[in-house]
Amino acid sequence: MAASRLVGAYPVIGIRPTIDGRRGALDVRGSLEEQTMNMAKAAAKLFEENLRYSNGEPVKVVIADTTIGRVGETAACAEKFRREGVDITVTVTPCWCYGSETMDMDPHTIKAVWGFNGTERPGAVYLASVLATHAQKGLPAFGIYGHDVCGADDTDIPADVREKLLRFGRAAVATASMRGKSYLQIGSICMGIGGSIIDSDFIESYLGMRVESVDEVEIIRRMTEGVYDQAEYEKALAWTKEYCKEGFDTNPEHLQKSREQKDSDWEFVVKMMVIIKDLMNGNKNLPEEFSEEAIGHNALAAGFQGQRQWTDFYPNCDYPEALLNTSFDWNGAREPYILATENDVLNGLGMMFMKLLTGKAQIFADVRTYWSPEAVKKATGFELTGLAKESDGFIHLINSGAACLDGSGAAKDENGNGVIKQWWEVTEEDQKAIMDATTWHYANNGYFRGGGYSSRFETKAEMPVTMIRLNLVKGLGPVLQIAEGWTVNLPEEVSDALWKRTDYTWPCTWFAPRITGKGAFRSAYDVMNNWGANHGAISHGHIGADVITMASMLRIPVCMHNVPEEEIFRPAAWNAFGEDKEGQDYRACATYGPLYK
Ligand SMILES: C[C@H](O)[C@@H](O)[C@@H](O)C(=O)CO
Ligand SMILES: [Mn+2]
Repeated sequence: MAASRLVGAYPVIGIRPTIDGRRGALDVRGSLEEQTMNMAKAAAKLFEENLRYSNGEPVKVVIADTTIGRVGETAACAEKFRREGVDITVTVTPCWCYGSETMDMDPHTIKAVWGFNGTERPGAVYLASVLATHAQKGLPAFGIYGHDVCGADDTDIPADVREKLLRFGRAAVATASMRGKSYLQIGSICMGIGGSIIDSDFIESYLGMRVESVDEVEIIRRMTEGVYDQAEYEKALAWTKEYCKEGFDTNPEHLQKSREQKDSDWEFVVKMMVIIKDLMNGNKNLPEEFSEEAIGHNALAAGFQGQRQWTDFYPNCDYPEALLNTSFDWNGAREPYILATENDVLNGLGMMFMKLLTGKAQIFADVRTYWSPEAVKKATGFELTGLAKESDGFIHLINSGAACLDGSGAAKDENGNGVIKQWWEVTEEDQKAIMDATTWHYANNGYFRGGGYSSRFETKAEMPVTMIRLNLVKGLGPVLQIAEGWTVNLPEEVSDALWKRTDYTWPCTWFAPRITGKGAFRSAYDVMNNWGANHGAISHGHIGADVITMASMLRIPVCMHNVPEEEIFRPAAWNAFGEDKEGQDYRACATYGPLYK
């Protein structure tokens, strides 16, 4: 697997097999040692086989050297976990244990407890007891209790327990992966977009990340002084000439650039991409004299200002944004970068959350236009059917640049369905199909006087997707919105007619949110009308429940979602804040506050 591009270890999961410490004639502990350690081994195997870091490597899991019956063993386990870089702990037990003596009291770990539902020994009673103690001590933990009683010798993990362990694991690894990494801002506030007004305190205290900032002149300096890997640049340019097919130029004839100027723009934007890569993650292949630049900014995500000043003068950043967000480039499949356009740091963070949860490339889009069935009929004569009809219309998602090319849905699963794959599953065939589904159009001179090339594709597959938005509200703090739904594959003539009414040379996705009939999900119109900003981050898959679990770990309340209530999994202490799932979330997040305050 690819090595990490970033400095800073990936989070390790520590399993804590916890046990009743009583010996004596009946040796309670002795009778439970094997079952307890087997639970730990089963949980470790589940994580190792199903969880991966964003770089594609299996998640590292360690188990305490012994079962944990008394506080001395608790301390020994904590010491081992400290040495191993454990950020996440899962305590497992089939029996009664002594909660405050055996619980994980490290204030910085993300915690879960699995109490085996077997009636021979009171594992569930310990679970309830230690979760109460976690709540009393302000160390909220996730509680996992299987629905059905299992036999004491059952070593299989029940399906509902498996689902919760994996949801917890994905969200905890995503949350802890951010610790110590950077968000790189290239340029500054973009066209007055609030999301591009970076809030370092939020990024530091909620995400545990650092903000790095670079003026865009650095890109020009590096181009001018040759601070880039010449061989890499030439390889990238050759690949680009072969696979990035130019499409129609919609600019008026008198504004269209010459072939020489267009070729010069290709060279410029390819150079921009290799330089932005280096800015984000460094590059040991840079010429010796550039040892400082070789270090990079250790950025897990970044944003580029683009509009306006840069794009009024230089070729735009659409090519670097599109390809860096994609699952591959001239070097083949590789971990997608997160590069937000318009320097919308809040949307970039949303993309980052979901890439860390899924290992998939992400789409950045304007939440541009709600199309009602009536408006579509009036504009095209077409009667909506299927998902678009069920959602009472659909939303046009379109923004130049930072939509991953995977968003066309040109990669196919084993059944021939269009998907966005985990990047390590993307084949050469997928890469070719995705590039064939994309054309590159000279930049709209109205918005991008400096030129450049915009990627263009239409999401032609009907795919499950999740759109989220991270918003900052003064006096409240961060909130998250989540809309699960599907991409809609409209008949070509219908899509064309609607697309032509706006930016016809940009990536285009038609989105039908799942409608619940309630609140902001009464119709697709209500989703748009309640959306908190101009942009959304879109991931393949219905991952809203994972986002909700991750948000609770980050202490970010969810203000809007259409995830079925039974899928909501948050720390057990949330139940103490009331029965209504939304209100308890707000109250709990306000009480616990940011992880790194
Ligand atoms: C029209 C502006 O130049 C575009 O940037 C606009 O479509 C946006 O994406 C604003 O978020
Ligand atoms: Mn936009």
